[in-house]
Amino acid sequence: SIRNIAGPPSPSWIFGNMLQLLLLPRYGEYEFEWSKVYGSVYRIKGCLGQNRLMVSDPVAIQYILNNPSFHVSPTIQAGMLLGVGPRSVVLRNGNDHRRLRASLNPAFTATAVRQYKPVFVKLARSITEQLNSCVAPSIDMCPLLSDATLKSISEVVFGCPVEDLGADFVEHNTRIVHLTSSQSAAQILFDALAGRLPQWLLNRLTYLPTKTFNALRAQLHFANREGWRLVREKTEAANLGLETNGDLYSVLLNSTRSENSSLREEDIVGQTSVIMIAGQDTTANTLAFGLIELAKNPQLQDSLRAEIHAALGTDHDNIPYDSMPMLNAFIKELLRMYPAEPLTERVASEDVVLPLAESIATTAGEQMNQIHIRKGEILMLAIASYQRMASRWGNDADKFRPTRWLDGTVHRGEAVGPYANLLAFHGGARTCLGWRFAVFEMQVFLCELVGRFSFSLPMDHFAEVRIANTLLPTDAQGGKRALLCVKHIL
Ligand code: HEM
Repeated sequence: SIRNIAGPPSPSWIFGNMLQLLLLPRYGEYEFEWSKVYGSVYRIKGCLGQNRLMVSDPVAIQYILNNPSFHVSPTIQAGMLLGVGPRSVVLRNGNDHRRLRASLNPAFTATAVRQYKPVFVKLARSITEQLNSCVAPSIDMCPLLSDATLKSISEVVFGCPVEDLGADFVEHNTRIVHLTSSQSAAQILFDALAGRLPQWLLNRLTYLPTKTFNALRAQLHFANREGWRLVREKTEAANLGLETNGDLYSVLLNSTRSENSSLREEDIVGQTSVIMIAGQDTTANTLAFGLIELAKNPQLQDSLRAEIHAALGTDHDNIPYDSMPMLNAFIKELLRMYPAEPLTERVASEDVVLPLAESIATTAGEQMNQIHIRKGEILMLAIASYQRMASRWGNDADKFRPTRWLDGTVHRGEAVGPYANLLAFHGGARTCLGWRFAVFEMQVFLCELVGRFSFSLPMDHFAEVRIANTLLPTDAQGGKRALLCVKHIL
């Protein structure tokens, strides 16, 4: 089994390969090399001598994501229980999860998402206003983007300006974003030790009054408080026959009134925290990486801007977002090179035979086209490595080159993931619910920002890609930052 599969040497018994994987200033420095040497399935060492399987093979990843025998790890479950609550979609399983997804889905279809356009446009323009009033030679785009994506969730999902959610809730949200952007060796070791405890004990541990646990607990408290307030106010408005503003919660509440609906008010309230966390910095950081890439490559920036100006030329209010080849190739390339969750882990809850697209060699030189996974073994889904496979994305897969989506370089095979064969939104039963929301929001924000401003790198430019729960753009000190010179052009 896993022990007989080849993999890189481990530099330490305590940390195994985990620091090389999770604590480098540049994400993937080792991982992307390992996948070239050992292929799409190889063994690494976790903390305290544990064996883990790194998997970027698309057939194996699909199998894992679709198979209920693989669970998220107990530490992640305990963290989610604390921060997003037991009623959130991420913690539901089996039929209950399917029922909730089916009820939430109508608010995330392509048609539903199109209706959120006025809010996306308004918020994109508010970034323009802030950039116009900025006199500094360079500006950190991260807070501006993060603020705008938070506001879009508040307006589109909850139907109210973010200020109405209460200063304490918004302040805590900022703290959570900050806390989840940090990573340390102690944290990696703590997760490994905690992962050996039974789930019930882990859940109890989260009652300890640490800074992180307190912040997560408070976040969930505020989310529940605000979620119930919104539901009460919307129900009262509906009873008075007042029109709602088409926000996602109103649409969902409306559907609870239909006779055969299985959606309940507590189901809706239970999504408040998860939607805020899942939809804010995932999208904001992807956009920040996009602006950095454009600043690095003026030619690419010019060609994207030319397409945007041509589209604006016809009708400012009806930009044909889906018919803009360069814009969409750019977004696909962003999600390919900077998947918000580049690495995730799953634990086998029973013995499973894992199928592979390509056979691998054992340390004894035997070829295997399937792997016997034992109950309790940990698999790391190497999403970012899959998205750099030369066989899928071309020999220059390590390079940011959006035109690969237009010139036939990208391999068009079986569908993996919901969008462009990418796994940035994962796939299977727990595919990102908000992927269409995110893609449309990015289309609108990019058209506004790249159409109106040119972006360049400051003289003392230093941008890296670090992992801390999600991928972050960072400065020389490892802080989350996307410092750019911004010039108004339109
Ligand atoms: C670029 C932006 C985004 C990326 C890359 C992204 C990625 C992901 C990924 C990888 C997952 C699966 C997590 C796991 O199972 O470990 C996920 C789940 C989820 N995402 Fe997103 N996401 C993005 C934006 C959004 C937005 C804007 C929303 C909502 C407005 C959203 C809502 C959700 C929800 C509710 C889930 C949980 C689904 C379930 O467990 O059934 N996401 N997302």
